[in-house]
Amino acid sequence: MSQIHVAVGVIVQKQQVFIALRKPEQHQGNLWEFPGGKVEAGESTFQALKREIKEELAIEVHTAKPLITISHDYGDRTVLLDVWWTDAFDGTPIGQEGQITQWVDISTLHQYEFPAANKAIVESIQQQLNTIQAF
Ligand SMILES: Nc1nc2c([nH]c(=O)n2[C@H]2C[C@H](O)[C@@H](COP(=O)(O)OP(=O)(O)OP(=O)(O)O)O2)c(=O)[nH]1
Ligand SMILES: [Mg+2]
Repeated sequence: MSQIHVAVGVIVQKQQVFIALRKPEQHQGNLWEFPGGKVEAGESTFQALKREIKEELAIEVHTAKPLITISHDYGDRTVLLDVWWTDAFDGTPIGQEGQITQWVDISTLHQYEFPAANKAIVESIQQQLNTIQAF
């Protein structure tokens, strides 16, 4: 079965990260996500990230750095999540598709229900925060 390549953005401001609730009818619906979406043919992952974040939140990502890549088999589909960390963006994120969104403290991320593939993302975000704070 083919893998669905997804560009995912961990949008950080101070010690908070922006999350959105997936719609009930979406794959992995009613679970929280880091905004993003499918990489289209002919697009780089970073281009896809910028496009998806603009479409979903109306902010402009300037730079981002790769955080972690996760391949996960949900049974009905396999996803390759290409996760990027960004704190360099213009604008205030506002859901453009009627999705519920919020800024949450990174230290409380484990309290939210995410798709199974996201466990490794949450761990990686907390590690990254610890690394930054060590300086
Ligand atoms: N955006 C995002 N997708 C995730 C996360 N975790 C996770 O397993 N996924 C999965 C769910 C979906 O199968 C896939 C993302 O596809 P999607 O349906 O949101 O893609 P899209 O934004 O292009 O949406 P659509 O227009 O096709 O509905 O990745 C996450 O944190 N963020
Ligand atoms: Mg999406």
